[in-house]
Order: sequence, then structure tokens, then C-alpha cells
Amino acid sequence: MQFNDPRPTGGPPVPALALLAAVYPPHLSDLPTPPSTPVRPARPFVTLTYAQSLDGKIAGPGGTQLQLSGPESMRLTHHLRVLHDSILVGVGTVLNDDPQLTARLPSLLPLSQQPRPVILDSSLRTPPTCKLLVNAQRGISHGVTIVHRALSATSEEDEDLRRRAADLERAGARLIPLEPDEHGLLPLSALLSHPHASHLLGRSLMVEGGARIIASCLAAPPPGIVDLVIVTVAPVLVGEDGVSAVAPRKAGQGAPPRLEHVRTELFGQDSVVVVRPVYEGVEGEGGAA
Ligand SMILES: NC(=O)C1=CN([C@@H]2O[C@H](COP(=O)(O)OP(=O)(O)OC[C@H]3O[C@@H](n4cnc5c(N)ncnc54)[C@H](OP(=O)(O)O)[C@@H]3O)[C@@H](O)[C@H]2O)C=CC1
Ligand SMILES: Nc1nc(O)c(N)c(N[C@@H]2O[C@H](COP(=O)(O)O)[C@@H](O)[C@H]2O)n1
Repeated sequence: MQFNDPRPTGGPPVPALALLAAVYPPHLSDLPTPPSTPVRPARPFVTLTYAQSLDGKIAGPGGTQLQLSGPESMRLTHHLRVLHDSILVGVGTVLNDDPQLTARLPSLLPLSQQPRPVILDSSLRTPPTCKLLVNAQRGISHGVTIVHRALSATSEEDEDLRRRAADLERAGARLIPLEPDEHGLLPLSALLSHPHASHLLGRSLMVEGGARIIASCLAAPPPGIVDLVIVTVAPVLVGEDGVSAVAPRKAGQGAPPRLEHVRTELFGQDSVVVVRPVYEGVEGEGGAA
């Protein structure tokens, strides 16, 4: 995790940096580390973050991408991208938004300050021409990791997937196969404990959505997989046809955890709410303690 957007010396405090310094464990930033702070986390520190309307929507009807965050909270999101070693979205967001997931404050920061992009994409639907892959080819963002369901080397059923895998590898993607869980989803917990997790994800992962990924993050069974949730709430209404922030749970998925309030701050007109999931009987700040 990096925290190297310089704090102005002698200038006014930058609200986004002040908030992050207050809510992040210091050993995960380049802030001074107290000697007692543990430095070998069991898994990456995970921040789940997104922007929603007052009526709980993250996108418009049919998934239309909406600019919900105002400039001040958007700046916070870009500081978060700098702060984390890696950034994850679901393939639904890639297909719908074609996001870049780069840190821009407001201009594009150097590669050393960019998070490593990761896509959860069981059937390799990511287009080889998407901005994430093209940016990596241009050297302005890191190579993209695509996590997909394990393929059979021979079955006819998987022939299409093998072809898409080859196309994506030619476009520069690194493919990581995982066995889907009982809900047919790629288990985030298995990704976090993958033998190459520290290389792929670094010390910290920012999960940006969309709705199904948010739901899976919150439904993970104890001890959970999310350490911090940071939600920007914009003072707008999208209406009932919009995409709800948390997709309905799949049958058998766990109930969401209790949330402990950490901080709420105003960024321009938006409220930024920081909470920590709490699982009864589980101590500390998740696997990253
Ligand atoms: N306002 C905001 O902050 C944000 C808004 N958005 C909005 O969200 C919408 C996209 O959300 P959505 O359609 O739900 O797509 P997601 O980005 O949540 O991707 C969901 C897809 O990811 C795959 N997947 C693989 N493993 C998992 C897992 N463990 N849990 C959940 N999904 C998994 C599935 O596809 P498969 O089975 O093929 O693998 C699934 O359909 C867009 O409208 C976008 O604009 C997105 C991000 C942030
Ligand atoms: N923080 C925040 N506020 C909003 O209003 C948003 N719509 C989003 N969306 C997320 O950002 C992605 C686009 O990123 P790039 O600008 O292309 O880098 C989008 O896919 C969502 O994940 N976030």
C-alpha cells in the first residue's frame, strides 16, 4: 500500500488524506509505523468502497453509469486507489463501465502509484480491447489479473473459454483459475489466500464493486473478508429502476455482518461513511491484523 501523495508542508490539510490517516492502520501506509504494529498480515487488507445515491443506488436504469460522487469525494476515491496495492471489480462492471481504475489526482499518477487491477470473471467475458488491458499495454497501468473458473484442458464445452483465455493472454492478461464455490461464484476468500496472493494483490486490496461483488463481499461467512467499508452517499435520488448497491443474496449465502461505525465526514455535498464489519467471536481487524 502506498500513501505517497505528498501532504502539503505548511499548507491547509487535505481532507481526504486526513480521513485516510485516521482510519487506516499505519503499518499499511507509509506513515510512521509504531514498533508494536504487526507487519506480516495473514492476507491482504481489504477495503470495500463504492458511491451510492440517497436511495441506495450505484447506477441508473439498465446499469447506466452515473457520476454520483462530487469532486471532493471523487478525489478521496483516487487517494484510495493510490493507497491500495491492488483494485478489484467484477466482470459486470468491466462490461458495463469499461473502467480504467487508475489513480488520477487529477492527472494520471506514475505507474509506481497505480494499483494492480484484478477482475473476477468466471467465463472470461472480459473484452481483450477493454481500457484496463489497453492501459497496461501502453504502460500507464499495471498488468491485469483475471480470475476465472478452472478450465478443462480437453472438454469440448470449454473450447470457447480456452480460445478466450488465449486471446486475453495475448492482450497481456495474467489468468488465475479458481474452483467456483457452491453458489457458482469465484470465492474471494480463496483469492485472498491464493499462494500468489501477495504477488498479485500486495498488502492491500480495494474492491470497487459492482452490486454482485459488493453482495458477495458482505455475505462472506465469519471471519469475513472485508476490513473496512467506505461508502460515499451523494444527495441525489436515482429511483427504483436504478441498480441497488447490494445485489440480492443467492440462496444459502450468509447474512451481512454487523457494522461498527468508524467515522462519517462531509466531502463537499457527499457524506462519506466509514464502517468496520464485525463478526461475533472474531477479534481484531480481520486477517490483516
Ligand atoms: N457507483 C459505484 O461506486 C459503482 C457502480 N458500479 C455499477 O455496478 C454495475 C455492475 O454491477 P454488477 O452487474 O452486479 O456486476 P459486478 O461488477 O458486481 O460483476 C458481477 C459478476 O462478476 C462475476 N463474479 C465472479 N465471482 C463473483 C463473486 N464471488 N461475487 C459476485 N460476482 C462474481 C459474475 O459473473 P460471471 O459468473 O460471469 O463470473 C457476476 O455476474 C454497473 O452498473 C456499474 O456502473 C460498479 C462499481 C462501482
Ligand atoms: N467513487 C465513485 N463515484 C462514482 O460516482 C462512480 N460512478 C464510481 N464508479 C466507479 O469508478 C469506475 C470508473 O473508474 P474510471 O473513472 O474509469 O477509472 C466505475 O467502473 C466504478 O467502479 N466511483
